[in-house]
Amino acid sequence: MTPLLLLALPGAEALARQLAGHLHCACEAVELHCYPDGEAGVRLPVEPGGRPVVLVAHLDHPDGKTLPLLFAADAARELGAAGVSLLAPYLPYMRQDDRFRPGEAITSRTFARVLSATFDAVVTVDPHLHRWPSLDAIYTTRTRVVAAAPAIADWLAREVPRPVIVGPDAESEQWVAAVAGRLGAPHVVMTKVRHGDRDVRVTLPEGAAGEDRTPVLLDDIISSGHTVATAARVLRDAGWPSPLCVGVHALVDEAGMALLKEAGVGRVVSCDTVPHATNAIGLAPLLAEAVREVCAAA
Ligand SMILES: O=P(O)(O)OC[C@H]1O[C@H](OP(=O)(O)OP(=O)(O)O)[C@H](O)[C@@H]1O
Repeated sequence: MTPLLLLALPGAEALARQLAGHLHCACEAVELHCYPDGEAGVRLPVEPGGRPVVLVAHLDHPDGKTLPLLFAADAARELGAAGVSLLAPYLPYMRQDDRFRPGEAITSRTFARVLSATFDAVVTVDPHLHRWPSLDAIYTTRTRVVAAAPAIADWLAREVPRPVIVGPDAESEQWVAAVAGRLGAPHVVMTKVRHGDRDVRVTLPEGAAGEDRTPVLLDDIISSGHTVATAARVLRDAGWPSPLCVGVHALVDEAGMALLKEAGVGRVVSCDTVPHATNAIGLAPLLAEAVREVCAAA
């Protein structure tokens, strides 16, 4: 089988190097230039020469990163790549999956159409699937979802004695149940109603018990921090111990982190799908396995 060529977009060099170590393949960094008029210039430092190419990108704050990614993908294809795939551990634009107010764009569908037209395969970690049953509902290219639950459960098994896994809303049950199941720990799922970008109400189910364990608040995305902070306050008001918070994708800024601290969250850890000070759970081995299976054949 022809070895892969990994091409890292700016910011994803460290992840690409780790993957290259697991996959025993070449890894290079895409060169990006910003012209005086604000347009992006993209250069591949090597020609693919018939190798399957995997572009590796951290797609938090995606608007400025997406056009360079598309340019790099086209360049790779034009320069002889035997297939062009994308590894984006965090898949953005999954939350606007409906027209919540009249006239709104359903951005997850448009983003999916653009990536599907560009890449032969897309590999990602726990995409935010709420109203879409799976990525295949909107992505027409081949997709592979890597579950972070095994890595999160392994980390918790090492670091947290007697946990109770707590999800802040109904959608979190998929991750919470998977992690709790692997640990043989109990889990609780709260109810959330969102009233605005930074306004959520969370309630604990009647009779939920966990006061004698270490609560682990687990969610897929921590963005403004309001979901987890509100859930932490609800636990505190119910007399639970200070929770640890685990996010798969940490998008949260310093103000959001301060919010979590004020709400009594003891420690915040995340998977390394987005570079962040809280990264503690590495997914490179799981990602390498998925890339090996999906992208080599793309
Ligand atoms: O840190 P925050 O700014 O609170 O954002 C993070 C929350 O947003 C997402 O759910 P969302 O409320 O969008 O729910 P839905 O898409 O499942 O309705 C995600 O699953 C988190 O719970």
